[in-house]
Amino acid sequence: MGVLQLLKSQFLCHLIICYVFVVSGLIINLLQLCTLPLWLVSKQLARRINIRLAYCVSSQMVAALEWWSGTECTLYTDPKSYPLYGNENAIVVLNHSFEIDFLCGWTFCDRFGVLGSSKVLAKKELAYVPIIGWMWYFLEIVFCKRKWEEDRRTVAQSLQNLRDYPENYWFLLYCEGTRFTPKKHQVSMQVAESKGLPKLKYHLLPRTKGFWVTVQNLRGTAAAVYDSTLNFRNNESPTLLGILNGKKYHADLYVRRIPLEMIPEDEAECAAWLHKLYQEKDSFQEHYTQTGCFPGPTVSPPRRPWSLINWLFWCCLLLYPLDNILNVLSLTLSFTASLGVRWMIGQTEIDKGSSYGNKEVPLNRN
Ligand SMILES: CC/C=C\C/C=C\C/C=C\C/C=C\C/C=C\C/C=C\CCC(=O)SCCNC(=O)CCNC(=O)[C@H](O)C(C)(C)COP(=O)(O)OP(=O)(O)OC[C@H]1O[C@@H](n2cnc3c(N)ncnc32)[C@H](O)[C@@H]1OP(=O)(O)O
Ligand SMILES: CCCCCCCCCCCCCCCCCC(=O)OC[C@@H](O)COP(=O)(O)O
Repeated sequence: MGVLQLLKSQFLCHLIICYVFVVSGLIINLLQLCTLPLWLVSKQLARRINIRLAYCVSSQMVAALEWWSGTECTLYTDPKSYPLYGNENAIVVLNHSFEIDFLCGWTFCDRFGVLGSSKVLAKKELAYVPIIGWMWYFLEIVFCKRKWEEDRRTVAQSLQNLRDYPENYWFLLYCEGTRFTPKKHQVSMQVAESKGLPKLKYHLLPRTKGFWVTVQNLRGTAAAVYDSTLNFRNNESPTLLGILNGKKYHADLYVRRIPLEMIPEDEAECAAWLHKLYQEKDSFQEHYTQTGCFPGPTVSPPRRPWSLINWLFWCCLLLYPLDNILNVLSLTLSFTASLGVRWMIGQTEIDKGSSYGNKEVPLNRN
């Protein structure tokens, strides 16, 4: 183990990183709160400010992935689509199998300049996670209870609000609705069987309602669906704790750009289209397992310095008083921040995931 790698695994380093993340995050949350009156005067200006404030938080995690752990992210995509990435609104459909899949998504957002503005259809529970969840409120992230009777109205309304959003964004949808576990896979394949759908090996059966409502409400606003399939080399199982320990991973993302006009408007046809898409995604994962790569040419969009510069800025700002005082209070604060971050990391761990999708369903449906 090299000296640098040894340093990255030290508890004191983690304590400092967590301290900077928590204190800067809370400062940003406070600044976001201060923008509330501005929404009444100029909504678009308030949105633009919040995009930049949010960047200060999420880019710290991107910096940890790219600069601290040195994780490499390779993009497999059609070179003709490449110039459009970051220059249009898009709906991103991504597999939900890894604890850091959202962070790899963020990395690509940063590389294409849409990190501050990007959105997701997230479970309501995440809205209460300090810093990230609170920040999302000001970013107009769309939350769902995963109860269609309630979601159909609220999700559609939140999506309508995004129609006049002032900057380009990617709207992320994990159509599987929950993270992959063998038990959830088994249950969802029972559902597939009862619906006469082919079995999937690497994905849960996609939930189609959220996709349909998103496409319907963002038609005319989003130009395309980016069908994205993520995997890691050498059977890596990446975690946020691994990133914090400076462990380097190798992510491969296969993206196909599908113009929105190609997606059927009718709900049943749209659902069938999504099921077919997941069968294709499954075949790409099979190809990856067999060959170690996705089909098609690769590009590695370079990591940008901004996430690192932002991180260094907050480190300087918040560690200076720490250096001056270095008293019991600062250490207690760091320790509390570290415990808080450990709890937040718990939200990303598959073992601690929800029971959504675990419940057996009757098999006699057609
Ligand atoms: C160039 C680079 C390109 C790309 C870069 C990549 C990415 C970057 C992009 C953006 C990044 C931005 C932000 C990322 C940051 C952080 C993200 C972090 C976390 C958020 C993640 C989450 O919270 S995921 C959970 C929430 N989201 C969802 O659930 C979405 C999917 N779900 C749906 O769409 C649902 O339909 C619903 C939520 C709208 C409603 O759920 P509900 O359960 O009420 O209804 P369903 O329709 O799903 O259920 C009833 C029908 O489903 C059938 N059923 C029953 N059991 C199952 C089962 N186990 N599996 C599948 N289907 C099942 C049932 O039979 C019913 O069927 P019907 O025929 O009647 O429909
Ligand atoms: C700068 C360095 C930073 C140090 C580390 C900071 C750690 C901060 C942790 C922030 C946590 C943010 C959580 C947002 C993303 C959670 C993604 C996720 O995967 O959610 C799960 C849902 O999709 C489905 O839930 P399940 O039904 O599977 O249950």
